[in-house]
Amino acid sequence: MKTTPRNKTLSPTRDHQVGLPARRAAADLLDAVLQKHQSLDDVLGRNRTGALFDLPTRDRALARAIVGTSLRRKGQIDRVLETFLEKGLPARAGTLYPILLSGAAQILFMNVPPHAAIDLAVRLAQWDPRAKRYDKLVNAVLRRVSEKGAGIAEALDPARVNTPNWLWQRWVRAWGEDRTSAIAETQLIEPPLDVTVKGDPDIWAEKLGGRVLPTGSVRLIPRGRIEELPGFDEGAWWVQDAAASIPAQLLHDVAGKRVADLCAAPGGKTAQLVARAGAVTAVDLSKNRLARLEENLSRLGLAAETVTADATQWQPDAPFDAVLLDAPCSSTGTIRRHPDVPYLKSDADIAELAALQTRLLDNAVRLLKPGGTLVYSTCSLEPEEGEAQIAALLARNDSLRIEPMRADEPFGNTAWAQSSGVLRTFPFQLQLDSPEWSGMDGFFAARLVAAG
Ligand SMILES: C[S@@+](CC[C@H](N)C(=O)[O-])C[C@H]1O[C@@H](n2cnc3c(N)ncnc32)[C@H](O)[C@@H]1O
Repeated sequence: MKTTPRNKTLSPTRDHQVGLPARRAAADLLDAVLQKHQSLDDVLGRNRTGALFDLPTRDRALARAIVGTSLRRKGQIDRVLETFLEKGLPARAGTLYPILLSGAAQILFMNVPPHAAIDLAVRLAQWDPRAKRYDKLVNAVLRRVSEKGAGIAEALDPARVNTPNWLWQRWVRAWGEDRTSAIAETQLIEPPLDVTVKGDPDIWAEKLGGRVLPTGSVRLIPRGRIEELPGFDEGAWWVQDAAASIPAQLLHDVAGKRVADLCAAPGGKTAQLVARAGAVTAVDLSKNRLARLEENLSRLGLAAETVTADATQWQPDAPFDAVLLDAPCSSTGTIRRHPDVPYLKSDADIAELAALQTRLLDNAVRLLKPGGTLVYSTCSLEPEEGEAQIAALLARNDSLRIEPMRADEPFGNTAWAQSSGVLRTFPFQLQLDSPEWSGMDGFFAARLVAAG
């Protein structure tokens, strides 16, 4: 029988087949994060030619949306699944859990018709040799999710249950219950895209359909692939959260100065410093990440000296006028953008990272000329990686002093500047007129000056 385009698009079988690769990619990515403890960035970076990258743009966007929703709503979904999995999750069942999690995410939070989500989840189970004996379980559990799951999910406090206990307890200790709830609420929402522009932000805001933020960044809600937006190929801008653009701006007058950018890759802050005519040496431990920095700078038409070295020990021939140390950290300030972080990091990682940051800071201080300026930053909400690092550095080093934020530096947002002179941002700040346009990464930054 001849099918018309109209009944073609209505055919459930065809729609299900069309949706299968996106669902498979989503389940594989969730398996990588939750069962193999790999970061999404690592998996996606490594598999540039793999499952997700071979998908058409529409399917790739769908796979990303399913992964994002599954991780952002994991606490609620787990409670729903637990209610219907009478004997718990079977062990050694391959991708069974990612299939159930992503299937329930689509039914409960993405308005996917339940019959489509269930049918595709059953097919995914049948495709995985270790999950296939549970295909009937997938069908039964997801049916119950579609019948009764919404009521269970809605009765829970989403900010609380979708934040793992270890993070919730840390943030309540550091910032109190109200701010913790506000942080957790912003993490439920897909953030907008912020870019830093080489030229005039107003011009690019117009071309990109975005808005200029107080930090000078342009904020937009992208449709389609970032690489296809105007200005990408010509290197007019680069992706950088508004908060992440602040630390490099705290180094004034870099034109013609020798600046060391420690822990520099993939180079967002290097690009800012070079664009302001600094003579920048970008140092990173990872050769691969430094190669990405070079690629990024080359797209932007910018150049810096690059050095592959361990910045806890690196000793250049001559000292620097300014040093930026954007240290490796737990990244708990970036969970809006990286919803895998809560499931990859732990208290033990934070202690280990804090010890590394201390060694990096000590070496960074050794690289400064007398009178030179050091900016230290992390995209973490943990005081051990921010406020406490700087307090301890000052206590063991009496030749350094904090140079406090100037009145214009928190960009009119006085709440960002702390009384001690350092800068602290939270994900619930930078509110525009709707949640989709609001928020910023949680960042810490301090500027210190060496005795002259
Ligand atoms: C937070 S990222 C830096 C982001 C970068 N500053 C930017 O703005 O694009 C941290 C970087 O530190 C690097 N790193 C980790 N340990 C290091 C070490 N001991 N010495 C130098 N770089 C290190 C990592 O390879 C990673 O690229």
